[in-house]
Amino acid sequence: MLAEKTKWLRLVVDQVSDYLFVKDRECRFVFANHAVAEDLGIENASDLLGRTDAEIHSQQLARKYETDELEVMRTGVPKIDFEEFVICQDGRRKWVSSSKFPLRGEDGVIYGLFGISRDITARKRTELLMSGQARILEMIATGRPLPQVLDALLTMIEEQLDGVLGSILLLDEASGRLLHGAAPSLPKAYCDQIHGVEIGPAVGSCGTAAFTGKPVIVDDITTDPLWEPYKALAAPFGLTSCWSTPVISHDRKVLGTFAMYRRSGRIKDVAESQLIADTVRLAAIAIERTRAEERIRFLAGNDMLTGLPNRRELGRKLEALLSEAKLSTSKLAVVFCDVDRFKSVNDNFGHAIGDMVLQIVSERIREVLPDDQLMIRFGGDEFVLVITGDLAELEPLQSLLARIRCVVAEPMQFAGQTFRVTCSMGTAVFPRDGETAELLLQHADTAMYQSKKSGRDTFQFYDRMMSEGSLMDLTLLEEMRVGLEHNQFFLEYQPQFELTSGKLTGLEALVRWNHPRLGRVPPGRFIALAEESGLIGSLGNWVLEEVCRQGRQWRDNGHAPVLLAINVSQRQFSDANLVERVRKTLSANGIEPGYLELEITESLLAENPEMAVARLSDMRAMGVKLAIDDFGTGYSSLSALRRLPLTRLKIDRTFIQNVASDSGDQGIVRAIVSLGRELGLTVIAEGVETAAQKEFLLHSGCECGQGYLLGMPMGAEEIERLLSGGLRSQIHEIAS
Ligand SMILES: Nc1nc2c(ncn2[C@@H]2O[C@H](COP(=O)(O)O[C@H]3[C@@H](O)[C@H](n4cnc5c(=O)[nH]c(N)nc54)O[C@@H]3COP(=O)(O)O)[C@@H](O)[C@H]2O)c(=O)[nH]1
Repeated sequence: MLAEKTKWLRLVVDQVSDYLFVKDRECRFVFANHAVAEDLGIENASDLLGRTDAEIHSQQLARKYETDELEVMRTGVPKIDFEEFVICQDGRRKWVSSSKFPLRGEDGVIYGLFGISRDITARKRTELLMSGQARILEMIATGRPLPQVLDALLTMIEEQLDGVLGSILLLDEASGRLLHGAAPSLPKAYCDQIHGVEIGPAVGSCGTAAFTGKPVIVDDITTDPLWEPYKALAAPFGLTSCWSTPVISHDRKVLGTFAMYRRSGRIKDVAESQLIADTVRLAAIAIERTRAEERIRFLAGNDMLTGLPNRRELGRKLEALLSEAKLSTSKLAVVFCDVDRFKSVNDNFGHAIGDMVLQIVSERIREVLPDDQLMIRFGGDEFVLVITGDLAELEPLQSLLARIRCVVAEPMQFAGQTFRVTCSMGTAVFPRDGETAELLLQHADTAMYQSKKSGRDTFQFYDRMMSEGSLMDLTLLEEMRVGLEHNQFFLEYQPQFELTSGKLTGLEALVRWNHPRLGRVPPGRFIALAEESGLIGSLGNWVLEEVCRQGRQWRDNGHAPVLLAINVSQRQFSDANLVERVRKTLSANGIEPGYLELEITESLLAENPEMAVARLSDMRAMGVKLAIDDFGTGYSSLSALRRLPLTRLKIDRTFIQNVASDSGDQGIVRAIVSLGRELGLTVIAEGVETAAQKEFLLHSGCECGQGYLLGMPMGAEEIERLLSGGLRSQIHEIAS
């Protein structure tokens, strides 16, 4: 009966999943249920009887159990619900909540203890994971270095998963290689060997996972084909399996891999997949945060568009290079480089294209510049180069600048369009042109400005005279602004005549400046400056309005309408609002568009033919007349001219100057006249000063003329007299 009871009792306790055990005073098993035996890899629980923990577990673990249990038996006080762990036979760590009670006989003597332990691994893991994650997140938030964070992350994983050796590799996107990130428990020699491995479709677990963006599970490195070329690397370190999971960024880019290596066979554990997911998420946060910080640091000192050091860096770097140059008594050159007419690229093609142009320009310059030379994006379309060593000597420096000029000017293509930009450069050399960074920059800028003034697409070396000139220019510019506000500008009108009949065909408006101190300043002195500074916009608007106002007044005074010609500069022409402004001004003054002629130069057409055709077509559609000024000085091809809706060609006065005697000029003038005829355009000669010139023009078939012989530029009142016929006879006399 007792045997029967014992059998039933045995069946019951073996069904219980908690550990149930009894030990004697020497901590030897007297009883253990099946759950205890199973986790220890012992088939029959009775085989445990008589054994101590020291015979089953590691010394350290056995000592811990023994200490606790002896304490319970010595004091007679039970130890209830405390946490400890067991290492199972398959290597798993099992967390248990244990209670150990003294076993007292009826005589009150303690004969041993009874223990019961409940599996709390899942809860414990969650707790450990949460506190571990909080610790890692705190490390990330407080900006601890990435290797430290990743190390801590892997240590946390290794504590959770016994037998696992963690590794994090970082993907270098540019090279497609995996670099060492952290691996606190893997042998350094192994890490060194896999550092820099190129990712691919069959490159072990990590190289493949990074390449495919998918987890790769290799349970047996020795037989898996992915490891065939690499298994010899793992063998000396006893690594037998490797599970690798890609670390993915928030925008689905592979940042690296998280791998779990083992040295012995593994048991699948459901908790692992959650742990892996949490680990790669934390690793991604840490890596992304670090990269974002690196990027912020980079951007603080570098320009985002070109990647070049930015203006903030210039002062520090230039000072350092200057100190070196002073110590070694070597030369140093500061080069200011500015893209010509960049504003019109932006205005006409948009900022996206403008950005691309700047990127290409900076790449081209960087390519011809040796690596040890400094290039800075100074801002907008300006770059500063600091050239040191032998390259700062005159000849090598000149050939470097010539090379830069050439590479920048090479055509570039976007979206089926071909662009060509040029740059203007100015150079100041230490010590000749200045001994401080500030002065060298200032003088290089002055020299660059001089390059612009001398026609752009060139380079100039600083000359002391330039500073004086630019100081004067700055003063003049400011005075021009004031002059515009204080009505110091006025217009003169130069008549244009039909050469055969002497009939007045038009009036060219020419702006004049009555400077309070300098007297009359010629436009040749201030138009280029106004153009360079952008002030031409306001000045040009004023001219347009004044011409229309005056034209209206003449008509109101009873004169027949006359063609009014105005000069339109490059910058004005690039203004997208020009067409609308012209339309409004004409309409406000009641002038028909056919009585306004815009004179534009050939160079303006060559610069940006697409924009020129579009803008001219809009003007022409409105009815405004269009003349090419200074014709013959540019390179307009016949085919280019055909595309333009022009009405008149104005032969440049340099061809007229010697036309009476120079057969070369005669040939050119005849060619222009027949070209005009071919294109159906009126031809007018400017700068007609002598009767002989006029005679030649008449015989060549040139219809119209303008020049001192025919009529000087004159004020509105004089023109009124001309329109009334008072001056007419005088002019006609000279003209005929
Ligand atoms: N964008 C604007 N440019 C303008 C405006 N007003 C003038 N200008 C340009 O300035 C340049 C110099 O002009 P200016 O000193 O007025 O000279 C003009 C005439 O006086 C001069 N001219 C006329 N006849 C003769 C001559 O027989 N001989 C001789 N040596 N010079 C002569 O030519 C100038 C007009 O040239 P053009 O415009 O090419 O017809 C000049 O480039 C002007 O265009 C303005 O409002 N806006």
